[in-house]
Amino acid sequence: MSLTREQLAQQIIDAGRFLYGRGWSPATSSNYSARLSATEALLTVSGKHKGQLGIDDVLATDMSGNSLEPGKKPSAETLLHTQLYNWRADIGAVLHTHSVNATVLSRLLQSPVVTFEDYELQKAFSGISTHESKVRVPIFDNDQDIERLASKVQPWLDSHPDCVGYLIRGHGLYTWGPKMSDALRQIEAFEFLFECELKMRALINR
Ligand SMILES: CSC[C@@H](O)[C@@H](O)C(=O)COP(=O)(O)O
Ligand SMILES: [Zn+2]
Repeated sequence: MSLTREQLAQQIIDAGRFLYGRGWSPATSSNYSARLSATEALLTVSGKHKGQLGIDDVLATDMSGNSLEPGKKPSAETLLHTQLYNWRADIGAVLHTHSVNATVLSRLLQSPVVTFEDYELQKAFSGISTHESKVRVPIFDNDQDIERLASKVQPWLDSHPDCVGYLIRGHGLYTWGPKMSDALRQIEAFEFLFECELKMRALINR
């Protein structure tokens, strides 16, 4: 049974409180969304503190990222959400966060991809059933031109239909899932892996 707009808005508000509480969505950073229907998404408005979202701090957009609610300004990164809903029909929620570990790891690595392997926690990602699998996470250079950034992301998505998330260098993480709870689980798993990688690299380089 599909959820109402009010229920999806409440999930977005609750996600913001949780992610802000964990330190992964500081200040007005981050944006969150849920699929309303095949043709519409519910997104956070731009510039709000994500730990203090209210019921009016979300708006509906079409799947091209156009606001359907005049007077409300959609997230500056709306296109990165609608791109994902257009990419895969099974995606029901998208979360973007700005954690310290995502920011530091993506700046530390010069490579275009970070690969996680031999971590049991990889199994928290959809489609992964063993630590022996490789989870490849692309790192795209940051860009204030979101349309141009989306055009860099699209070829990766097209050639990696099982992609579970991506990093934007010095900026943050995007991940998703069929439900908000799936996207939240993947955020937690990514944060665990980012922290492990940073600790491993610090110890190896001592
Ligand atoms: C506080 S700077 C972060 C923004 O530039 C952006 O990256 C972000 O995540 C939030 O933008 P928003 O327009 O509120 O959705
Ligand atoms: Zn951002």
